[in-house]
Order: sequence, then structure tokens, then C-alpha cells
Amino acid sequence: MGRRIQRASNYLLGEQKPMRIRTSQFLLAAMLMLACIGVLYFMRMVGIQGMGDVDAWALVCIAGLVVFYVLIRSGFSLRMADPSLAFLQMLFAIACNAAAFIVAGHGLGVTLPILSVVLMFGMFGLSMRQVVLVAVYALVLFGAAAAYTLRYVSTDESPELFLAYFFILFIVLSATTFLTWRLQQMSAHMRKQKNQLVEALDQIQIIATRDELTGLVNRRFMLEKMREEVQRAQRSSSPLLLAMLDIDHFKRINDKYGHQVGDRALQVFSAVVQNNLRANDTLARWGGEEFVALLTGTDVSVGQICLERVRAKVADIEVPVGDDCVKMTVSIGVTPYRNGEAIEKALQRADAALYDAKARGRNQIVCTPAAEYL
Ligand SMILES: Nc1nc2c(ncn2[C@@H]2O[C@H](COP(=O)(O)OP(=O)(O)OP(=O)(O)O)[C@@H](O)[C@H]2O)c(=O)[nH]1
Repeated sequence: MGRRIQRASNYLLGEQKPMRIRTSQFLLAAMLMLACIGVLYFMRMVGIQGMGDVDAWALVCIAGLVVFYVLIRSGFSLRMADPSLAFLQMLFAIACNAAAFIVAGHGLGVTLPILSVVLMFGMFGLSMRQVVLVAVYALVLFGAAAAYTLRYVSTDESPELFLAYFFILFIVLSATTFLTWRLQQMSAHMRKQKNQLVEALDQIQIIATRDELTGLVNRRFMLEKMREEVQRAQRSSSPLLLAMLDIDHFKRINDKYGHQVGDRALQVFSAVVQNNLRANDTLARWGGEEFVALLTGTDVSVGQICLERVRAKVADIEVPVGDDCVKMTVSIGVTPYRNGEAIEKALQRADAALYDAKARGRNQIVCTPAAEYL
């Protein structure tokens, strides 16, 4: 049973989501029109005077609905700028409504509230230009319908009453045009706020994960990344290498050249190290002049070659300061991650290796002895 309903619904509305949205929106509008047709038949049934050919009017309305449904459901409307045909549907609905004004005889007053509902539909789907066009179009059609009714249909209504209808029509059209304008202003404002929010979130994300001076990821991000990489390494049994890097005698650079030059030196150092690691290795500023590198899928022997290249490149750095230039070296402590251990443990070993590198005279790499991690 459920499957049969599903099949019928797919047949009626389509299977793809955009098509289902279009067809269900159309069916909602179509149901509104059918209800209006029902009202006119009701008026004829209760004997409202002066009514025209309701059958012919209803036939044209229903034929129009069928044509719209076929155009949308067959996918033909996809060739148009607006596949939901909202603007054309509005024009058609207003034309039917204006014709109802003529057909409804003494009951012609019912058509104006219906027009308001039709216009409300347009407020959400049409552009401002289209809404203005619809308003002018409705004014012209209803004006023509009123003139025709006054001249050819005997309704016993005074011309003054028609004038009042016309004023009401003008008020309804002006109000919907104004409301559409406000609605579009509000939605533009909301879109702008949403974009600003997305930008602010991006900015917060950068602030929360990056070091402002060097642009490298910060300690918090690196710890997160390490935990992810540890899990991945355990799943794939691929080696993971951790290196702690510290610029030698950095205090002297600050003392001799000043903090600003020290900052510039940190930036150049970060860029040089980053450029000499592989793209999927991660370098973080751990704090001050201390950095941590995480080398994925790398064992000690390969890692040492790679870090030796980094050490040599750092020793080549020259940051110009006036006639002088800043030179620097780096000490590096390396350790492999041992499966199952806490990442903090591996970091402690890397730190101890770095301490050794400093103690042995700096500008060198020390790897934690195998015995300490086996
Ligand atoms: N310019 C600058 N200096 C910083 C920054 N962060 C830390 N420092 C400086 O880095 C220096 C670190 O000095 P120390 O910890 O004594 O180490 P070091 O002089 O590098 O000596 P070793 O590490 O033993 O080779 C201090 O003078 C800090 O002020 C920063 O963001 N910018």
C-alpha cells in the first residue's frame, strides 16, 4: 500500500527533489484555483444574479492548469529561465481572476480577496521588476473587466461602486508591491549578515588554529592533528616521526637587532622549514622559538635525511638588517612514535633529544636512542 502511494506520488510529482518542489508548489496554487472555481459554482447554485458562463470560464481555467502541469512535469519548463513558471502562472491566474470579475455577476466582489491571495504567492517567488509588471498588468486587466462589466453586464452596481473597487484594487496592488520590496530588502540584509557570519567564523577558525606571526598551525591544532595521525598510523601500521626544532641562541638575535628583527627571523625560519618538508607533513609553532614537525609515513632513517636538509637550509638563511644580516642555526630532536603510547610521551622524548642536541653543541640533529622507544 505504502509503496503504491510512493509510486503514485513519484508519478505525480516526479522523483528528483527540485522537480518535486516545483510540482508541489504548482499543485498548491492549482488547488487554490480549483477552490475558487468551486466558489463560483457555489454562487451559481445559490442563485446569485447576473452570472455569466461559469462552465466556459472554469473550462479555460482548468485547461490552463493542465497545460502548466504538463510543461512543468514533463521537464519542458527546464528550458526556461524560471522552470517553476511562477511569473507566467501569476499572469494566468490574474487573467482568470479578472475574467471571474465579469462572470461573477452580482458576486463580483469575491474576486478581489482572491486577487490578494494570488499576489501573496508572487511576493515570495518573483523579482521586484516582475512584481511591478504584475501590478500594472492586474490594474489594466481589472480596469478592462470593470469597464466591460459596466457596459455589457447587467449587475445593477453603480459606477461609483466600481470606482471603489478600483481604489481597493489599487491599494491591494500598492501594498503587495511595497511588501515585496520590504521582503526583498530584508532577505538581502539577511543574506549579507549570513555572509558576514561565515567570514567571521572563518576568521575565528584561523585565529583559533593558526599562529599570527608565522602563519603556521598552533599548538592546540597540532595536538589535535597528532591524535588523528596517531590513529591513522595505528590503523595502517605506517611509521610516524616527531621532531622538535629550536632556533639556537635566539635570544642573541633579539638582543642584538631588536624584537622586530627577531620576529622577521622567526617568519623566515618558519617559511624555510615548511618549504623543505613534504606537503603532508605538519609544522607547528610550539611556542617562542620552538617548533614541532610531524612527519607522516616516515621512519627514522628517511626522517633524518629530510631533517638534515632542513638543518642545512636554516644554516643558509640570511635575513638582511641594514648593512648587516641575521644568520641562524637550528637544533632538532627526533623520535619515532611508538604504537599505543600517549602522544605526550613521544613529545617528551623529542624534547629530551632536542636538549641533547643543544648540549652537544647545537646546529645538529639528535634522534632518541632506539633502546628508549623499543
Ligand atoms: N622576536 C621574538 N622573540 C621571541 C618570540 N617568542 C620568544 N622569543 C624570544 O626567544 C628567546 C628564547 O630564548 P632562550 O629560551 O633563552 O633560548 P635561546 O636564546 O634560543 O637559546 P637556546 O635555545 O639555548 O639555543 C627569548 O629571548 C624570547 O624573548 C617572538 O614571538 N618574537
